[in-house]
Amino acid sequence: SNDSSSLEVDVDAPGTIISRFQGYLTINTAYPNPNYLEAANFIISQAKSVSLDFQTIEFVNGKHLVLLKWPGKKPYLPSILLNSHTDVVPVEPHKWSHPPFDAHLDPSTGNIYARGSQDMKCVGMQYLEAIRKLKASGFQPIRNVYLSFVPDEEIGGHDGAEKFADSDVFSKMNVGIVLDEGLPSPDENYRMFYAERTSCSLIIKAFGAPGHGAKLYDNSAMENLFKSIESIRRFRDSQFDLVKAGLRAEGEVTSINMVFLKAGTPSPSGFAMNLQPSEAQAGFDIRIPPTADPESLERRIAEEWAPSSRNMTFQLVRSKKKSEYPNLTAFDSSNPWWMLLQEAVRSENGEVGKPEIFPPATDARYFRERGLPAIGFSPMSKTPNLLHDHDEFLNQNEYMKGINIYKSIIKAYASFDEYPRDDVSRAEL
Ligand SMILES: CSCC[C@H](NC=O)C(=O)O
Ligand SMILES: [Zn+2]
Ligand SMILES: [Zn+2]
Repeated sequence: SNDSSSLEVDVDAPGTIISRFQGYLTINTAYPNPNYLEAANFIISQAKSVSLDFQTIEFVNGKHLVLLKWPGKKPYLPSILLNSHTDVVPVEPHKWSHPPFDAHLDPSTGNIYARGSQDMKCVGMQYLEAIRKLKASGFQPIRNVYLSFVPDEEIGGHDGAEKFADSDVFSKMNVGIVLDEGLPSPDENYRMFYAERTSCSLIIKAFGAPGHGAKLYDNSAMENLFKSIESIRRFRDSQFDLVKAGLRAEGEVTSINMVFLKAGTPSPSGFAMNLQPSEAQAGFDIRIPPTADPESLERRIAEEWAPSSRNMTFQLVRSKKKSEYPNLTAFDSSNPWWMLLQEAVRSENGEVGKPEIFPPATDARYFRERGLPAIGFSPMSKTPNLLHDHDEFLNQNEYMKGINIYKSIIKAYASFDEYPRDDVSRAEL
């Protein structure tokens, strides 16, 4: 090849597509100091190369939200919002096989190792790559297609998607359907989520008489706390057993996991070893399915897990519902978006799993709270779930397949020329 052609980069070559994904993955957007500015600049450079309109919004200083737009031919129709978060959870780099922000591609397997490779920089880039391909094919959307790259999801989304969903910018977008993140599946299926569990945090504290480390006595803080922990573990087992027996899906049971334990009397060498402390506490992450009754959990805590009769107190923090809209998105023929997504996956020879409740939380709840349908979907089949784990990876072939799936989804959504019933009933409310 001559000099001029060797200088040109083929933007559509698979290697180039993977390099762009790696480019996004190498930006360290982990807490405590996510580099949002660099992420925003990267996304804007992508938007420019795909010729999408772009704007950056800082609802909170330093927390950049990038909004892209692909204008449709009938802009009065409700728009499509493709959401993804740019932040990722922290890493323990020395416990990874490859540095978590190097986006190392293992040549023998095709796996790309990076924090965010599954959660969820893959999705953000796949939306863009799908649009790049659709544009190259000459496709023009009927509806406006928006892409939001939001900060803050991993710490609750209050300074990201929550403020965005409450903003005038958002109202003016007239969004009709939101796509947000899902989970990988180790088997052939692609998973689709119509709701998510409510998250709570629980701290229980136990008090009791202090005493000599050598003395056996009842009602110490440690003993009081351990009775609770045993009871909590029995409940945890009962829920987990339902999942293990295949009677319930992951998102259909209440999960409770201990996340910290705190007690002991400090001494110069660590902790005083011959002293039973007068206070002990434990913290738990709790997730409740949308169908469960939160009041009954609260009663259980007051009666069994932190009874005042055992000298215990508790603090339960649960986010309040902000509206009367159901936090469930319809997953039958009443929701054309669900059907279209399913068909699009199948048209790419993908198998679709049962509709599911997302076990953790996502930004989708802020959109559902506004009465909008939101579907959780990340196109990853034959992939172990490594969200928030060491050695998070995505296979390059799976990534490329996901781009084609989004190409089908976006094409179907952006060609859908009806005013779905959902939109009409919302307009009447
Ligand atoms: C409940 S706000 C925190 C959101 C977080 N989302 C992803 O992991 C989660 O813990 O589920
Ligand atoms: Zn996520
Ligand atoms: Zn996450």
